[in-house]
Amino acid sequence: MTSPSAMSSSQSKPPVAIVCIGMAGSGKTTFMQRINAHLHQKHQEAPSQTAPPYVINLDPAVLSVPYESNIDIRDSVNYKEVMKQYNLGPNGGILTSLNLFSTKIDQVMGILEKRCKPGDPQAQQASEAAAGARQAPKPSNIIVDTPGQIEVFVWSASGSILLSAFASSFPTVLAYVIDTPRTTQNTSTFMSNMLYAISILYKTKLPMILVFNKTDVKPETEAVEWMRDFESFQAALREEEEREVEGGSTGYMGSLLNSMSLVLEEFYNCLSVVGVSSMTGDGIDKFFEAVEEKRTEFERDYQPELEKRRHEAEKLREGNKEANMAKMMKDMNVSSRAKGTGKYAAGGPPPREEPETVSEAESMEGDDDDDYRGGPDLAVPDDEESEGEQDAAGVDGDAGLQARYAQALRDGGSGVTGMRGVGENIRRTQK
Ligand SMILES: Nc1nc2c(ncn2[C@@H]2O[C@H](COP(=O)(O)OP(=O)(O)OP(=O)(O)O)[C@@H](O)[C@H]2O)c(=O)[nH]1
Repeated sequence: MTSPSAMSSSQSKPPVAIVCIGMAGSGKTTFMQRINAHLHQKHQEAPSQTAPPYVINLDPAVLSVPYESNIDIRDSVNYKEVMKQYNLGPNGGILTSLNLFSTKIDQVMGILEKRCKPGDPQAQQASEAAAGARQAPKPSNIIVDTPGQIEVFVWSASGSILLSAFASSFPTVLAYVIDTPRTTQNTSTFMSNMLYAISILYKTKLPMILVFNKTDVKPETEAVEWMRDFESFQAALREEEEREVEGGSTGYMGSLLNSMSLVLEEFYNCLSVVGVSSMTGDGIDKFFEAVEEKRTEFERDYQPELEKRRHEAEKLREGNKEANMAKMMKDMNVSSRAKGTGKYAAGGPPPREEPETVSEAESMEGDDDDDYRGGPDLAVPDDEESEGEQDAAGVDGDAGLQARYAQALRDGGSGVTGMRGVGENIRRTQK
């Protein structure tokens, strides 16, 4: 039994977000169902220590899922309607549904933080003492199912937004589910799948567990051996060449695979590998041990890197803000010229010279474009500008207006994402 101190320390840890990705048919949904059942069972065995997992379904096209989701993309977006309205095919429909859902990421994260993040232990103890009862524990895992069209999730902007939002609040781990019998059919299929895993690892920059699924059909031992010992992979390759296995590799492909097996050794070392059967439940305990290992790795290696990237993005945003402001100030100068205020107020704009040739006319049009980009929009519209305001602008001059715009820019640019700022703006204006 877990000691109370161990329990409280595990309670103070944030839950690990496990994002299940994998090729269509690799068994993601069955795997999700299995880990969900496993965590529910843990909760039933010790209800005061663990809570059931928080379940998120991000597959908009799935007809039914064999588990209950706390957040389901299908509640927010109607995939079929999206396809119809935007005249899209199935993949475009999934991508657009994910894009639409990702615009709500701040709400999703708000819910997740409220439901899953452990509070301050001291405040919790105080409120438990005041209520005279223990608070219900928070989930130790958030589990996320993704669309079978793996590239739609991993290579899309919305996939990146969703993953980085999870990773900014919780330790986040990718469970890359692999169909073991199919992948170990021959060395080239195996290598293709491994290369895909690498590309995802480098794209997402998140810790990854390779989950060799369907071990009830074929054990993962061969795949693990190929990963851990390149000589055994090369022996399998030679054997294929001798037998000329269908789909196997001969000639230049064989030598490419041979070299790849050496190059990939480094990559394999940074992965955790487990064999599971989502059908029978075999290997699920090992999977959760790997999740805990990856949590430590996330906190040690990935979090500082994420913080660094966030800091750099923040700096870049600040830089952009400055640049935007400089541009806006330039535009305002121009717009005040256009409105007859500012330094040209007395005499009006300088007389425009008539073009004498076509190329001169074109270059003059180009000049206009440069000068007036955004100018009229940024100037206060005539119908909104009251007499008093005009006076104030006259008193403050451009400096007063510029200060107000600068303040607005400063206020508007904060928040985790641009969207949050926009959302707040909308809410404020709709009050
Ligand atoms: N024998 C065996 N079959 C499995 C296992 N896991 C999944 N399957 C089967 O593999 C097929 C695909 O499983 P799904 O869970 O639907 O796979 P998926 O990756 O979610 O599929 P998409 O949603 O289309 O991407 C189903 O017929 C499952 O019954 C397993 O551990 N053992």
